[in-house]
Amino acid sequence: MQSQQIEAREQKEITMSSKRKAEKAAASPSGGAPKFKQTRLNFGRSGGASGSRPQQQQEPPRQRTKEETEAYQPPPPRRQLTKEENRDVCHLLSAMIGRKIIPAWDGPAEEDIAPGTSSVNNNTSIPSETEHDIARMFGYKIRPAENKPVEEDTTPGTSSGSNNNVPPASNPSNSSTGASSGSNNIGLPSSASTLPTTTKNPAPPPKTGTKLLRITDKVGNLFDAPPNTVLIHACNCVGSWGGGIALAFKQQYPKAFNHYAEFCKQPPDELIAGALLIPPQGGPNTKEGRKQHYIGCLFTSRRYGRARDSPDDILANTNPAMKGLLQQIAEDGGVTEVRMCQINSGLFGVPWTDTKKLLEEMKFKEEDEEYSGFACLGELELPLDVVAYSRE
Ligand SMILES: Nc1ncnc2c1ncn2[C@@H]1O[C@H](COP(=O)(O)OP(=O)(O)OC[C@H]2O[C@H](OP(=O)(O)O)[C@H](O)[C@@H]2O)[C@@H](O)[C@H]1O
Repeated sequence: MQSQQIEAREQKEITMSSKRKAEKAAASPSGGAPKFKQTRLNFGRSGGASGSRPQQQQEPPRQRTKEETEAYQPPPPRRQLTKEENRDVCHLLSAMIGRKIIPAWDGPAEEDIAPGTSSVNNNTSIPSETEHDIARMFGYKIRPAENKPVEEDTTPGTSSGSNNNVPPASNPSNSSTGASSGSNNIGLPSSASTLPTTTKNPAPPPKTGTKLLRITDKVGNLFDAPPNTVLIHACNCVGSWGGGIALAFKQQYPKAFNHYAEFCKQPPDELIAGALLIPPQGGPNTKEGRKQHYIGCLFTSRRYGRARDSPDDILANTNPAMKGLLQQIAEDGGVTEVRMCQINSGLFGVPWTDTKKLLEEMKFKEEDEEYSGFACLGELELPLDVVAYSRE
């Protein structure tokens, strides 16, 4: 009897305890569910509208524990494509759509993208809206292809006496910079132009003896140039744009100067007779960025001032430096015009007539074929027109 009473009391306590638990659970906001229950992901469907499923009460987001916060590693930042990868993508897309394309983030893209707006590309068919759409989808734009015949030199095989004195060209790949391409309305070649699938009438490479430059003198301000013009000047190899036109470059293109100064951390003996093509720098809201000028640096003297190289050495360095720069221009594919100051003629003390003669007599030689850029220059109408500015 006593044991029956005890049993009955225990039973009552169990029932009461379950009831209390149930009441407590009902009062809690989560309805008594386990603390970390899996919640259904809401993809924006509203159960109310379709009436198929009642909306579930949303659980407030769980706070991270201290340990979890400490252990949290943010995802690594997205890597930018390298110049080579970028070029590969260009090649791939070019092959897909059968047109030359270049990255679209520099230059007056809209003008170039709009079909039928190319003023110089009258001889080639105009890319269709769909082709532009495909290029645009991947963040690229179609570069108008222009295949002009190569102008033949009247005296093939000859090269100037001064050219024979110059040392072999320094490896221009040393001085290559990051890629960025703008529009190319005069048909300067891009790397994509080497794709056989994309070039309809590939021009032959320039013949040995073909002159590379045709120079016209002009009085005026070098810096008043349209976007995607390359402005060329002579530089020392110690990272100083301290006087003459170089100082004006430093003031107007401070980011380009930083690029040059960084590049000059290499020993002068490695830089001399080479070149550096600096693509347009600065954001669209900066003076420098709005100009969209390329800067072409020719390393014609190791040092400056009294320690500068002799006039003969400066002249001897100018030829390979210019060839190296032309190669970089050809490889980049975004340059539309080539302008220079009367290089070497001021603080470097070399008469302009001497430098001009040397540059005009510079020819495509057999050994230049090792430069991939000169193969690209084969698509150009050679010699390339260059305007040399002297002060107003
Ligand atoms: N706004 C403008 N528009 C158009 N033409 C302009 C002009 N301003 C000047 N010119 C003309 O441009 C020619 C070149 O004369 P520059 O003396 O400048 O250059 P350069 O090639 O002989 O010498 C290079 C070293 O000069 C610097 O000097 P530092 O670092 O101080 O040593 C560098 O860094 C190098 O090292 C002369 O015909 C000037 O009349």
